[in-house]
Amino acid sequence: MAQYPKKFATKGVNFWYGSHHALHDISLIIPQNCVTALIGPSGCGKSTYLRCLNRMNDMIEHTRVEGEILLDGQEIRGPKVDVVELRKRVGMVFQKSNPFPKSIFENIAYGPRVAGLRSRARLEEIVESSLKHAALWDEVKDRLNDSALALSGGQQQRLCIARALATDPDVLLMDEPASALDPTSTSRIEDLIFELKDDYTIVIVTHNMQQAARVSDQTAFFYEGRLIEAGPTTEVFTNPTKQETEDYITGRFG
Ligand SMILES: Nc1ncnc2c1ncn2[C@@H]1O[C@H](COP(=O)(O)OP(=O)(O)OP(=O)(O)O)[C@@H](O)[C@H]1O
Repeated sequence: MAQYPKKFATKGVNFWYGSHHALHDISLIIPQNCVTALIGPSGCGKSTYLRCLNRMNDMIEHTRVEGEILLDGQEIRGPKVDVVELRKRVGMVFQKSNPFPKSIFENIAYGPRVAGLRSRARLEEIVESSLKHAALWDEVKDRLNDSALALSGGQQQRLCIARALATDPDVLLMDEPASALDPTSTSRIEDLIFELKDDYTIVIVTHNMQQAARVSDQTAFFYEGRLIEAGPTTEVFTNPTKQETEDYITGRFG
Protein backbone atom coordinates (compact mmCIF):
# COMPACT_ATOMS: atom_id res chain seq x y z
CA MET A 1 0.00 0.00 0.00
CA ALA A 2 3.08 2.19 0.35
CA GLN A 3 2.73 3.40 -3.25
CA TYR A 4 -0.44 5.36 -2.36
CA PRO A 5 -0.33 8.72 -0.57
CA LYS A 6 -1.55 8.64 3.02
CA LYS A 7 -5.06 10.02 3.32
CA PHE A 8 -5.30 9.43 7.04
CA ALA A 9 -2.45 8.65 9.39
CA THR A 10 -3.58 7.79 12.90
CA LYS A 11 -0.95 7.35 15.56
CA GLY A 12 -1.40 6.04 19.08
CA VAL A 13 -5.15 6.66 19.14
CA ASN A 14 -6.83 5.87 22.45
CA PHE A 15 -10.52 6.37 23.05
CA TRP A 16 -12.70 6.25 26.16
CA TYR A 17 -16.46 6.16 26.71
CA GLY A 18 -16.48 7.46 30.30
CA SER A 19 -14.08 5.09 32.06
CA HIS A 20 -14.40 2.39 29.38
CA HIS A 21 -11.16 2.30 27.38
CA ALA A 22 -12.52 1.28 23.96
CA LEU A 23 -9.51 1.86 21.67
CA HIS A 24 -5.92 1.13 22.68
CA ASP A 25 -3.05 2.76 20.86
CA ILE A 26 -4.32 2.42 17.30
CA SER A 27 -1.77 3.36 14.63
CA LEU A 28 -3.02 2.87 11.09
CA ILE A 29 -2.44 4.47 7.70
CA ILE A 30 -5.45 4.80 5.40
CA PRO A 31 -4.12 5.02 1.83
CA GLN A 32 -5.75 7.35 -0.68
CA ASN A 33 -8.00 5.93 -3.41
CA CYS A 34 -8.06 2.56 -1.71
CA VAL A 35 -10.74 0.69 0.17
CA THR A 36 -9.76 -0.12 3.74
CA ALA A 37 -11.92 -2.71 5.51
CA LEU A 38 -12.14 -2.76 9.31
CA ILE A 39 -13.00 -6.25 10.49
CA GLY A 40 -13.29 -7.98 13.85
CA PRO A 41 -15.85 -9.40 16.24
CA SER A 42 -18.70 -7.38 17.67
CA GLY A 43 -17.64 -4.74 20.17
CA CYS A 44 -13.97 -4.68 19.15
CA GLY A 45 -14.03 -0.95 18.35
CA LYS A 46 -14.42 -0.82 14.55
CA SER A 47 -17.24 1.73 14.56
CA THR A 48 -15.60 3.76 17.31
CA TYR A 49 -12.42 4.01 15.25
CA LEU A 50 -14.40 4.88 12.11
CA ARG A 51 -16.21 7.68 13.95
CA CYS A 52 -12.85 9.07 15.14
CA LEU A 53 -12.05 9.85 11.50
CA ASN A 54 -14.70 12.54 11.14
CA ARG A 55 -15.11 13.37 14.82
CA MET A 56 -18.57 11.87 14.91
CA ASN A 57 -17.75 10.66 18.44
CA ASP A 58 -17.72 14.32 19.54
CA MET A 59 -21.50 14.03 19.58
CA ILE A 60 -21.39 11.36 22.29
CA GLU A 61 -21.10 12.75 25.80
CA HIS A 62 -18.34 11.81 28.23
CA THR A 63 -15.95 10.57 25.57
CA ARG A 64 -12.25 11.31 25.29
CA VAL A 65 -9.73 10.74 22.53
CA GLU A 66 -5.94 10.90 22.60
CA GLY A 67 -3.34 10.48 19.90
CA GLU A 68 -2.85 11.86 16.41
CA ILE A 69 -5.45 11.74 13.65
CA LEU A 70 -3.94 13.36 10.58
CA LEU A 71 -5.96 13.97 7.42
CA ASP A 72 -3.65 14.98 4.56
CA GLY A 73 -1.06 15.63 7.24
CA GLN A 74 -3.25 17.98 9.32
CA GLU A 75 -4.51 17.12 12.79
CA ILE A 76 -8.32 16.99 12.62
CA ARG A 77 -8.68 17.83 16.31
CA GLY A 78 -6.69 21.04 16.03
CA PRO A 79 -8.23 24.28 17.35
CA LYS A 80 -8.66 25.77 13.88
CA VAL A 81 -10.51 22.81 12.41
CA ASP A 82 -14.12 23.47 11.45
CA VAL A 83 -15.98 20.25 12.26
CA VAL A 84 -18.73 20.95 9.72
CA GLU A 85 -16.10 21.32 6.99
CA LEU A 86 -14.36 18.17 8.20
CA ARG A 87 -17.58 16.17 7.94
CA LYS A 88 -18.11 17.49 4.42
CA ARG A 89 -14.67 16.23 3.47
CA VAL A 90 -15.16 12.97 5.32
CA GLY A 91 -18.70 11.83 4.59
CA MET A 92 -20.45 8.95 6.31
CA VAL A 93 -22.95 6.26 5.37
CA PHE A 94 -24.60 4.18 8.08
CA GLN A 95 -25.82 0.61 8.39
CA LYS A 96 -29.46 1.55 8.23
CA SER A 97 -30.23 3.84 5.34
CA ASN A 98 -31.66 7.03 6.75
CA PRO A 99 -33.11 9.21 3.99
CA PHE A 100 -34.92 12.33 5.11
CA PRO A 101 -38.72 12.19 4.63
CA LYS A 102 -38.35 14.45 1.60
CA SER A 103 -38.11 14.03 -2.15
CA ILE A 104 -35.18 12.27 -3.78
CA PHE A 105 -34.02 15.65 -5.12
CA GLU A 106 -34.23 17.36 -1.73
CA ASN A 107 -32.31 14.57 -0.02
CA ILE A 108 -29.31 15.22 -2.24
CA ALA A 109 -29.68 19.01 -2.43
CA TYR A 110 -29.91 19.31 1.36
CA GLY A 111 -26.16 19.33 2.14
CA PRO A 112 -25.14 21.81 -0.57
CA ARG A 113 -28.10 24.05 0.42
CA VAL A 114 -27.09 24.02 4.08
CA ALA A 115 -23.61 24.97 2.87
CA GLY A 116 -25.18 28.08 1.28
CA LEU A 117 -25.67 27.04 -2.35
CA ARG A 118 -28.75 28.75 -3.82
CA SER A 119 -28.42 28.33 -7.59
CA ARG A 120 -31.12 25.93 -8.80
CA ALA A 121 -29.09 25.06 -11.90
CA ARG A 122 -26.03 24.18 -9.83
CA LEU A 123 -28.13 22.15 -7.39
CA GLU A 124 -29.60 20.21 -10.32
CA GLU A 125 -26.09 19.47 -11.59
CA ILE A 126 -24.98 18.24 -8.18
CA VAL A 127 -28.08 16.06 -7.77
CA GLU A 128 -27.52 14.49 -11.17
CA SER A 129 -23.80 13.89 -10.76
CA SER A 130 -24.18 12.53 -7.21
CA LEU A 131 -26.92 10.12 -8.28
CA LYS A 132 -24.84 9.04 -11.27
CA HIS A 133 -21.82 8.46 -9.07
CA ALA A 134 -23.98 6.37 -6.74
CA ALA A 135 -25.33 4.32 -9.68
CA LEU A 136 -28.91 5.40 -8.98
CA TRP A 137 -29.58 8.04 -11.63
CA ASP A 138 -31.11 5.77 -14.26
CA GLU A 139 -33.56 4.34 -11.76
CA VAL A 140 -34.80 7.66 -10.38
CA LYS A 141 -34.22 10.37 -12.99
CA ASP A 142 -37.92 10.49 -13.93
CA ARG A 143 -39.15 10.71 -10.36
CA LEU A 144 -36.84 13.08 -8.55
CA ASN A 145 -39.78 14.70 -6.80
CA ASP A 146 -41.11 11.44 -5.36
CA SER A 147 -40.50 10.68 -1.71
CA ALA A 148 -37.17 9.02 -0.99
CA LEU A 149 -39.01 6.76 1.41
CA ALA A 150 -40.74 5.06 -1.54
CA LEU A 151 -37.42 3.65 -2.76
CA SER A 152 -36.37 0.08 -2.02
CA GLY A 153 -33.87 -0.56 0.80
CA GLY A 154 -30.97 -0.95 -1.63
CA GLN A 155 -31.96 2.20 -3.51
CA GLN A 156 -32.28 4.12 -0.24
CA GLN A 157 -28.77 3.07 0.69
CA ARG A 158 -27.43 4.25 -2.69
CA LEU A 159 -29.37 7.49 -2.15
CA CYS A 160 -27.57 7.94 1.17
CA ILE A 161 -24.26 7.37 -0.63
CA ALA A 162 -25.31 9.98 -3.22
CA ARG A 163 -26.23 12.36 -0.38
CA ALA A 164 -22.78 11.89 1.16
CA LEU A 165 -21.17 12.54 -2.25
CA ALA A 166 -23.14 15.77 -2.80
CA THR A 167 -20.86 17.74 -0.47
CA ASP A 168 -17.86 16.70 -2.57
CA PRO A 169 -15.98 14.69 0.05
CA ASP A 170 -12.51 13.13 -0.27
CA VAL A 171 -13.30 10.24 2.03
CA LEU A 172 -16.36 8.05 2.53
CA LEU A 173 -16.78 6.21 5.81
CA MET A 174 -19.22 3.31 5.59
CA ASP A 175 -20.46 1.52 8.68
CA GLU A 176 -21.84 -1.85 7.58
CA PRO A 177 -23.48 -0.27 4.52
CA ALA A 178 -24.90 -3.51 3.15
CA SER A 179 -25.72 -5.54 6.23
CA ALA A 180 -29.44 -4.79 6.04
CA LEU A 181 -29.70 -5.53 2.30
CA ASP A 182 -30.57 -8.56 0.20
CA PRO A 183 -27.78 -10.26 -1.81
CA THR A 184 -28.56 -8.44 -5.08
CA SER A 185 -28.56 -5.00 -3.44
CA THR A 186 -25.43 -5.95 -1.51
CA SER A 187 -23.66 -6.86 -4.68
CA ARG A 188 -24.65 -3.51 -6.27
CA ILE A 189 -23.23 -1.66 -3.27
CA GLU A 190 -20.02 -3.69 -3.52
CA ASP A 191 -19.71 -2.89 -7.26
CA LEU A 192 -20.32 0.74 -6.43
CA ILE A 193 -17.62 0.76 -3.74
CA PHE A 194 -15.21 -0.63 -6.30
CA GLU A 195 -16.07 2.15 -8.77
CA LEU A 196 -16.00 4.92 -6.17
CA LYS A 197 -12.44 4.30 -5.10
CA ASP A 198 -11.19 5.91 -8.31
CA ASP A 199 -12.39 9.22 -6.90
CA TYR A 200 -12.61 8.69 -3.15
CA THR A 201 -10.85 7.05 -0.26
CA ILE A 202 -13.17 4.54 1.39
CA VAL A 203 -13.14 3.03 4.86
CA ILE A 204 -15.73 0.33 5.44
CA VAL A 205 -16.69 -1.52 8.61
CA THR A 206 -17.99 -4.97 7.83
CA HIS A 207 -18.85 -8.13 9.70
CA ASN A 208 -18.78 -10.01 6.44
CA MET A 209 -15.32 -11.33 5.73
CA GLN A 210 -16.15 -12.37 2.18
CA GLN A 211 -17.24 -8.80 1.58
CA ALA A 212 -14.00 -7.44 3.05
CA ALA A 213 -12.04 -9.82 0.85
CA ARG A 214 -14.06 -8.82 -2.24
CA VAL A 215 -14.07 -5.05 -1.92
CA SER A 216 -11.01 -3.96 0.01
CA ASP A 217 -7.36 -3.32 -0.82
CA GLN A 218 -6.29 -3.10 2.81
CA THR A 219 -7.75 -4.95 5.79
CA ALA A 220 -7.35 -4.01 9.43
CA PHE A 221 -8.28 -6.60 12.04
CA PHE A 222 -9.45 -5.25 15.39
CA TYR A 223 -9.85 -7.32 18.52
CA GLU A 224 -10.83 -6.10 21.98
CA GLY A 225 -10.10 -2.47 21.14
CA ARG A 226 -6.68 -3.22 19.66
CA LEU A 227 -5.47 -3.28 16.09
CA ILE A 228 -4.03 -6.77 15.76
CA GLU A 229 -2.80 -6.47 12.20
CA ALA A 230 -3.30 -4.48 9.02
CA GLY A 231 -2.01 -5.03 5.54
CA PRO A 232 -2.92 -5.75 1.94
CA THR A 233 -6.19 -7.70 1.98
CA THR A 234 -4.83 -10.67 0.05
CA GLU A 235 -2.00 -11.06 2.56
CA VAL A 236 -4.17 -10.66 5.64
CA PHE A 237 -6.58 -13.28 4.32
CA THR A 238 -4.10 -15.76 2.91
CA ASN A 239 -1.11 -15.34 5.15
CA PRO A 240 -1.98 -13.53 8.38
CA THR A 241 0.94 -12.82 10.67
CA LYS A 242 -0.97 -13.08 13.96
CA GLN A 243 -2.68 -16.12 15.43
CA GLU A 244 -5.77 -14.09 16.47
CA THR A 245 -6.25 -12.95 12.86
CA GLU A 246 -5.98 -16.47 11.57
CA ASP A 247 -8.44 -17.72 14.19
CA TYR A 248 -10.92 -14.99 13.27
CA ILE A 249 -10.75 -15.33 9.49
CA THR A 250 -11.00 -19.09 9.69
CA GLY A 251 -14.14 -18.73 11.78
CA ARG A 252 -12.71 -20.07 15.04
CA PHE A 253 -14.32 -17.22 16.94
CA GLY A 254 -16.35 -14.07 16.38
N1 LIG B 1 -22.12 5.28 22.68
C1 LIG B 1 -21.45 4.43 23.44
N2 LIG B 1 -21.41 4.59 24.78
C2 LIG B 1 -20.71 3.72 25.56
N3 LIG B 1 -20.01 2.67 25.10
C3 LIG B 1 -20.03 2.46 23.78
C4 LIG B 1 -20.74 3.32 22.87
N4 LIG B 1 -20.56 2.85 21.61
C5 LIG B 1 -19.77 1.75 21.73
N5 LIG B 1 -19.46 1.53 23.01
C6 LIG B 1 -18.60 0.42 23.53
O1 LIG B 1 -17.31 0.52 22.94
C7 LIG B 1 -16.83 -0.75 22.53
C8 LIG B 1 -16.57 -0.74 21.03
O2 LIG B 1 -17.83 -0.60 20.36
P1 LIG B 1 -17.93 -0.42 18.78
O3 LIG B 1 -19.37 -0.14 18.47
O4 LIG B 1 -16.92 0.54 18.33
O5 LIG B 1 -17.54 -1.88 18.28
P2 LIG B 1 -17.76 -2.56 16.87
O6 LIG B 1 -16.56 -3.40 16.64
O7 LIG B 1 -18.10 -1.55 15.85
O8 LIG B 1 -19.01 -3.50 17.18
P3 LIG B 1 -20.19 -3.97 16.20
O9 LIG B 1 -19.53 -4.78 15.15
O10 LIG B 1 -21.07 -4.78 17.10
O11 LIG B 1 -20.85 -2.72 15.68
C9 LIG B 1 -17.89 -1.76 22.97
O12 LIG B 1 -17.51 -2.28 24.22
C10 LIG B 1 -19.13 -0.92 23.10
O13 LIG B 1 -20.00 -1.47 24.05
